[in-house]
Amino acid sequence: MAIEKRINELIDLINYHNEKYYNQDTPELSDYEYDNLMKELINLEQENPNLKRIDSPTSRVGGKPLDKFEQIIHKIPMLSLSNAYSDQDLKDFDKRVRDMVSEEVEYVVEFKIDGLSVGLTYNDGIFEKGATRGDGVVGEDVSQNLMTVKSIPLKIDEDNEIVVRGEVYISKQNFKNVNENQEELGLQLFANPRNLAAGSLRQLDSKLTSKRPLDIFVFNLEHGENIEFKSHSQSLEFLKNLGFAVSPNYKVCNKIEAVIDFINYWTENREKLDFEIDGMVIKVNKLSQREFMGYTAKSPRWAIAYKFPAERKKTKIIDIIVEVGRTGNITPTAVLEPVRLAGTSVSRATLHNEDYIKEKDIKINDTVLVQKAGDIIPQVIEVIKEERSGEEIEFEMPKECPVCNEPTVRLDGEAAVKCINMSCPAQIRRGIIHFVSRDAMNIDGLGESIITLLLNEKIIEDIADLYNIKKEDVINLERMGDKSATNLVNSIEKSKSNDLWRLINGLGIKFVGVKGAKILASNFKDIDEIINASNEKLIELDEFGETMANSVIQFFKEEKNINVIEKLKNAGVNTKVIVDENASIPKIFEGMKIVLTGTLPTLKRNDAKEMIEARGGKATASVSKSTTFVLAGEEAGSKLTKANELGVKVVDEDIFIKLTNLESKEEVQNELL
Ligand SMILES: NC(=O)c1ccc[n+]([C@@H]2O[C@H](COP(=O)([O-])OP(=O)(O)OC[C@H]3O[C@@H](n4cnc5c(N)ncnc54)[C@H](O)[C@@H]3O)[C@@H](O)[C@H]2O)c1
Ligand SMILES: [Zn+2]
Repeated sequence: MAIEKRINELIDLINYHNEKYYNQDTPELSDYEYDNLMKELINLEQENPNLKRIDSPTSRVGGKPLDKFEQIIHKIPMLSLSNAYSDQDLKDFDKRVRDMVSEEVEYVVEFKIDGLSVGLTYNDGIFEKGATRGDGVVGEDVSQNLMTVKSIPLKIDEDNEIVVRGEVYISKQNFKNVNENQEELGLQLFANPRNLAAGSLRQLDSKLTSKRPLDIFVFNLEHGENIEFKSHSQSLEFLKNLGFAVSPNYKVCNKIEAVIDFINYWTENREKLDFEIDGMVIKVNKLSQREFMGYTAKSPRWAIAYKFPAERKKTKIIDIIVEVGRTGNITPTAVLEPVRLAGTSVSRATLHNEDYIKEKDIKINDTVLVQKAGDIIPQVIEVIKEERSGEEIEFEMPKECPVCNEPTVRLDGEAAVKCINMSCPAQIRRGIIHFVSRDAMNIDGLGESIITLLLNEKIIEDIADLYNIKKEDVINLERMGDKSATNLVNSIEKSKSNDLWRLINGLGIKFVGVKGAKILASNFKDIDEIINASNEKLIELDEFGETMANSVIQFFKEEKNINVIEKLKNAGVNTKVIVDENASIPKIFEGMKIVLTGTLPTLKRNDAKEMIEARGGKATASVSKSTTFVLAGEEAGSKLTKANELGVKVVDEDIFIKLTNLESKEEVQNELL
């Protein structure tokens, strides 16, 4: 019983940290601590196989692909790697390999580049698409963004289909430049190069990505139609010749001792590289041996990642300060007597939240052990209690927001103390950026820099003030001409008649994204009904849990939030459902799997996808026997070929639109015959 409870708890913890790490790009644990949780879970599951849950994170890779991107099913699953932390771990790996293949083994040792994993597909020598790893099976389509990465060749001299895997990263120098620029603009700094690379690549606007100097190192040929090699190192040379930036300085070693020497060399010298590595990857070189060894659900058996140990040092906490983040979370930070760690001077360390401070019993003036795990902001590991002098001061989280002085709250089940005042200047800027974004009110011409100007000039103070902006207010702002001022005012005006879900999403209620907003809109029809909804009613909604319901209730409890909504109403912003997508559209594509491919004459890809989903269908990424039909436009490529091979029905845009106007599933099926 106790074991089962611990297993469940570990799963919750790991899922929580996965979300932070993969989706929000704001990790709270060092990799070492995270991996320890994972190790504990793996051990418990091995000892108690009957208790292993099917949804255990030990058999899954990475995070969930985000809905905001089109999804791509990987031709070759993009797996993870198992970890080694010591020479002994490496020797154990070596023994496993040799026992299994029972012949001579050669290893390739490569840098473990600390960035974001992507798969790139080329057809007929042209870059066709690129995806993030996602959950290993389904990734996010970030092709447009990848095209802005200069070290990715858009054309190669190879006609066969090839898929390569690599790591998108940002160099240390470029990371420094971007952060300097952020600082000048008064914007939030990025915690580390990995976060910056991940955040930049997963932007909806590829113009933004193009402004971030991303690079790639390619480290594997995942698939090559009609191309065969004997060894991994041969395939790397092949990729180099095609013009790919192959991960440099890799070495072929025969003995595990040579592997360890090479790793030790780079443990000492990695600071000299202009990019971050968080370890070294050891791979069996011979491809036939790889094939023989195979994979676990999560990683290949023929490779292992050696992670560099985190450097730790002793220092003193001079003070504890708090900062208000983007979502109102108030984060405590330790101000340290500066120490040198992993090549940089460290004078701050995150304390995460109230519980962390309590758990570790951290006080001002304490002597502590700090660690910088290469890829993460410095952390306080533990207090050295023997060195306490009696001058330590207990720290308490502020009862009021340090920026706006409104009372802070700590919601049930959450670790963060936060400011939930919608008019808090620290959050307002971020809130407005979210409000105007494409999936919310979709107001063109209001970039981050203009929003900052509008706030600085006191033209606006909250989201509702946007609707009072007149052309003469903005025409003289920096980088604003007559034309863009007119466009801006028009686009604000246009947004007044947006459907209700856009407004709800725009309010930025925690845990309520596009999907949650649509559920609220179609069930309540009017913002006033949502404001008055009871907790019970909210929890009853499909796909609404306690956390979401609580968050909605908390949000509308705030008088300031209600006032902003009143202001929006008075400005003429629509607060009622216009098209109740769920109710009025018959579910004529229910249970159907529909594949989109090529460029359609008038419909945008996303629109077509929405039309399919609104009718109960599923837009899927790849053609198989269970595909109902393929909607194909120009340059449809390999999916069209596959559909023809499998005898799957193919329709063009005209027929598709005709289908969408039918009344029942039977009519659709007849039409498809
Ligand atoms: N701190 C946290 O809260 C937290 C949360 C989740 C995951 N993590 C960290 O992430 C790790 C799991 O993430 P993961 O699944 O990405 O595994 P991983 O980072 O341990 O290793 C796999 C990744 O290494 C990359 N890589 C870089 N260079 C490579 C090379 N030369 N060859 C092959 N692969 C190379 C690949 O992109 C691959 O996806 C955990 O071990 C943990 O350390 C941390
Ligand atoms: Zn505040």
